[in-house]
Amino acid sequence: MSCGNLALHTDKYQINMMYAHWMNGSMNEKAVFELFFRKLPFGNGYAVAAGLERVVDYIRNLRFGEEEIAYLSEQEEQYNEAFLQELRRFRFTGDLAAVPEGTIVFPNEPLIRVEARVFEAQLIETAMLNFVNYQTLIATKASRIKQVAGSDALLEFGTRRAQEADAAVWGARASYIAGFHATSNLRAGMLFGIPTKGTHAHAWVQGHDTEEEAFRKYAEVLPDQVTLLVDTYDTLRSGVPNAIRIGHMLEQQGKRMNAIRLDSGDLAYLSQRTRAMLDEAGLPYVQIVASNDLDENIIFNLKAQGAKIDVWGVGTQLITAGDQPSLGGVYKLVAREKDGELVPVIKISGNPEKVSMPGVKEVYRIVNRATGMADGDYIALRHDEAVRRGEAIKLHDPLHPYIHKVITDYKAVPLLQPIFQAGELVYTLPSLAEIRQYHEEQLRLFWPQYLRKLNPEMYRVNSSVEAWQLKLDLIQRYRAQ
Ligand SMILES: Nc1ncnc2c1ncn2[C@@H]1O[C@H](COP(=O)(O)OP(=O)(O)OP(=O)(O)O)[C@@H](O)[C@H]1O
Ligand SMILES: O=P(O)(O)OC[C@H]1O[C@H](OP(=O)(O)OP(=O)(O)O)[C@H](O)[C@@H]1O
Ligand SMILES: O=C(O)c1cccnc1
Repeated sequence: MSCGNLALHTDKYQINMMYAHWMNGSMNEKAVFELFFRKLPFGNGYAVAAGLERVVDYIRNLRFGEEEIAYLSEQEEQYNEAFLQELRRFRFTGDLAAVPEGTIVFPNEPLIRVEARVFEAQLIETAMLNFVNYQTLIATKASRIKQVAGSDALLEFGTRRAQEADAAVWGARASYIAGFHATSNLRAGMLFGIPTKGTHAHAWVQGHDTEEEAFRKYAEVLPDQVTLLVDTYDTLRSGVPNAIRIGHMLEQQGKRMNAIRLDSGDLAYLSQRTRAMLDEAGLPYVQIVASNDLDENIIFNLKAQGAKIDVWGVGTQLITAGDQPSLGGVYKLVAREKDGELVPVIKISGNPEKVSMPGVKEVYRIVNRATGMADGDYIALRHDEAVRRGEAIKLHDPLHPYIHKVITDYKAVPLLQPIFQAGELVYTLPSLAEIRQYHEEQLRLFWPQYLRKLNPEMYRVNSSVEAWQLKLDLIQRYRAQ
C-alpha cells in the first residue's frame, strides 16, 4: 500500500462540495479563505507558526492519480464521469499567502490566506489544517520547554509515543524550529537535517551479566559519544560508580566520557548526588542527561530545586502535547465572487467569539520605532493601505471598543508572505537553520511579559476600525434579513 498521494487526504464533504459546485456551474468562482486559531494552547501567551513547508509540498504535488480517481468512482455518491475527468486535470492555480514558519502568532490572525477558484480552495482545507494545527501546537509546546530550559540542551525523544510516524518526524522538526537542539529520530535527521543524538536503553544493561560489563562494552565501541544510563539497578550505589570506572578507563585511553543519563527516581536529588560523585572522581566534564516524562513544569521545578541537569530528554509530553493534544485552527470563507466581484461574507454564531471576521485581510506586526519592540498586531482589510504608508492608526480592541490607542511612530511588518501566485511557487523555502534563526529574532521583538509561561500578559491583536465596521454592517444586514 502506498501513502504517497495526498489528494484524498481530505474530508469527503470537500469532494462533495466540489462536485456540487461543478454540477451548479460555480466551480470557477473565486473564494477567499483564511486559516487561524481562536485560542492559544497551554495557557501560553503566543504560538509558534509551523507547517508551511509541508503545506507547500502538498500543494505543489496535488494531483488526482488513477488510483484516487478509481477509488472515487466507487463511492456511493456515484460522481459523474465528467467530474472525475475534471479532477484528472486538477491543479492548484490560485494564490496562497502565509506567515513564515517560526513566526510568533496570536489568536484570530490569518496564518494562511487562500484566494483561488472555490473548487481548489475548498479541497485543501482539511490537509492544511491537519499540518498546521499539529505542527504549530508542537512548536508552541517546544517553545514553552525552551523558555524554562534556558541555555541547557534539549533532546526530542518522542517517536515511540507519537501519534504515528508522520507526527514523529514533523513534530521533531517543529521542536527544532522552536529551539530544541537534536532529535533521537534518525529519519527526521535525514529528511530535515536536524542534529541527532542517542544514549542507550535499559535493555543494553539488562542484556549483560553485569552493569559494568555493559558500560565497558558500549564505551569501547562508542568512546567519544558515550552516555551511560545509570538507573537500571541502583543509581547511586551501582550505576554512577560503574560509570565513573568507565570514565577513568576512557581517560587512560586519552578519551572523555560524554555523559550519564538518569531516567527515574527523584531527578533533583539524584542529579545533585551524581554531580558531586562525578566531580569528586575528577570527572567534572561528564554531563548529566535527564529523562522520564518531563515537561516544562517538571523542568521548571527541577531547576528551582537546584537539580544539576545539563541536558533534558523530552518525549511523550512534547510530541503528543500531552496537556492539550490539539490546536483548534479553522479555515473560514471571508469573501466570495459574486457577479464578477469579491464580496465579503460572514459566519454568524450564537457564540460571539465564533462570529467570523469578514473581508480579505492583511495582518501587520506593529513595531515601535523608539523601542524596537512589538506593540501589537493590526488586522486591516487588504485594500487599506494607510498602515503600509505609516499613517497614524487606531488600535481598536473589538471586545472592548472603548479601549483604543492611536499610534504614529511605528514600522508595520506584514506577516503574510506570498507563497503561491497563480499556482506558481513564488517563495523560496528557507532552510531549517534560517527558520530557527528567524524564530529567535521573532522572540526578541516581544517583552518578557508576553512570553512567560504562567499567566502571560495578553498581547494586543487589534483590527482596523474599517474591518470592525464591516463586521458590524454584515451582522446587521443578516439580522435584518
Ligand atoms: N524532584 C522532582 N520534582 C518533581 N518532579 C520530579 C522530580 N523527580 C522526578 N520527577 C518527575 O516525577 C515523575 C516520576 O514519576 P514516577 O514516580 O512514575 O517515576 P519513577 O520514580 O521513575 O518510576 P518508574 O521507575 O516507574 O519510571 C516523572 O514525571 C519525573 O520526571
Ligand atoms: O519519558 P519520555 O519523555 O517519553 O522520554 C522518552 C522515554 O523513552 C524511554 O523510555 P522507555 O521506557 O520507552 O525505554 P528505556 O528502556 O530506554 O527506558 C526513555 O528512557 C525515556 O524515559
Ligand atoms: O537516546 C535516548 O536516550 C532515547 C531515545 C529515545 C527515547 N528515549 C531515550
